[in-house]
Amino acid sequence: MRALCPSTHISGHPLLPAMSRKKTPKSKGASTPAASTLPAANGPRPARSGTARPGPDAPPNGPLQPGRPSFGGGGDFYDVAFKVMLVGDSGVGKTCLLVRFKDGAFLAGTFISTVGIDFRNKVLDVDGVKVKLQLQMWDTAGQERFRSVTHAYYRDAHALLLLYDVTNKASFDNIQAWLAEIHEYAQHDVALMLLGNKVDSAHERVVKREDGEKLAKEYGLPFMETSAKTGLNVDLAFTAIAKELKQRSMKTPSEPRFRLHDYVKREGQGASCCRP
Ligand SMILES: Nc1nc2c(ncn2[C@@H]2O[C@H](COP(=O)(O)OP(=O)(O)OP(=O)(O)O)[C@@H](O)[C@H]2O)c(=O)[nH]1
Ligand SMILES: [Mg+2]
Repeated sequence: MRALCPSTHISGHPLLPAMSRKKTPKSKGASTPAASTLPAANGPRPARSGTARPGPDAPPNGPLQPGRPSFGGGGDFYDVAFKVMLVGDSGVGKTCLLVRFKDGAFLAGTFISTVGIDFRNKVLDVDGVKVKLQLQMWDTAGQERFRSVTHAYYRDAHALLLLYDVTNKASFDNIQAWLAEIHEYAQHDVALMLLGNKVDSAHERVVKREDGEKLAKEYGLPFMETSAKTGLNVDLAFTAIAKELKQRSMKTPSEPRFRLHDYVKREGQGASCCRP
C-alpha cells in the first residue's frame, strides 16, 4: 500500500473549483507545474531583518517577501523569504517530500493526489539569517483554465525543485518536458535542482543514479537522490536551496561565493546508507 502524504488542499480557494482528488498518478501533461512570478533567485531582493517592509503599494508578487524584523504576527520570524515550487509528474513524491521536510513525517496510507495547491512554510537558520521558505505546488487536475494560473506562479518562484521517481521511468523521461516548461515560464535565473526521489525502493528502481547525474550534467543542474520515506537528503535539498537564495540576496563582497553544485555533491549521501 502506498503511503499517504497529507495534502493542504484549499477547498474554497477563490481560484479553485470543487475538484475531486485523483488517486492514480497521472502523466506529466495532466500535472501542471506551478509557476512563480518573482524574479527568481537573483531577482528581487528580499528585505533584511530590520529593513523597511514593502508598503501597501508594493507589488503583491514582488521578488521577495518582506522580512519581519523582530516579530511576526503569523508566529514565524524571518529575515528573508523565498518561494520554492516543487514540480514533477504526479506521484513522484512532491507532497511527501514537503511533509517530510516540514514535519519530519512519512505517513502510510493510500496515495491521494494533490488537487489545487499544497503548501508549507518553514524557517531555516542559514548562517545566522532566518530564511523562510514558502514551499508550494500546484495541481490543475488537467483543467486547462488553471494552466494560466500555474504558469503565473512559475514566474513567482525563486527556486524550483524538479522531481522524478527513480521507480518510474516515465517520470524521468518527462523531465525534459518539465524543463522546457520551466524555461518558458520561470524566471531565467531561477534556482533549480533535480531530485530523484524514492531511492529507498531499491528493488523497484528503474532509473539509475548515473542516468540522473548524466541528465543533470547535461542541463547544468545540481542533482541529488532523495527519499521522503527515509528522509535521505531531504533536509539537505531544502537547506542547499535556502543557502543559495540567501547568498544571492544578501551576499557581501567579502563573503565567499556559495556553490550549490559543490555543496550538494559534497554533502549528499548515497542511497545505500539509508535503505530501510
Ligand atoms: N517508497 C517511497 N514512496 C514514496 C516516497 N515519496 C512518496 N512516496 C509515495 O508515492 C506516492 C505519491 O506521493 P505524493 O507525495 O502524494 O506524490 P505527488 O508528487 O505529490 O503527487 P501529486 O499530488 O499527484 O502531484 C504516495 O503513495 C507516497 O507514499 C518515497 O520517498 N519513497
Ligand atoms: Mg501532491
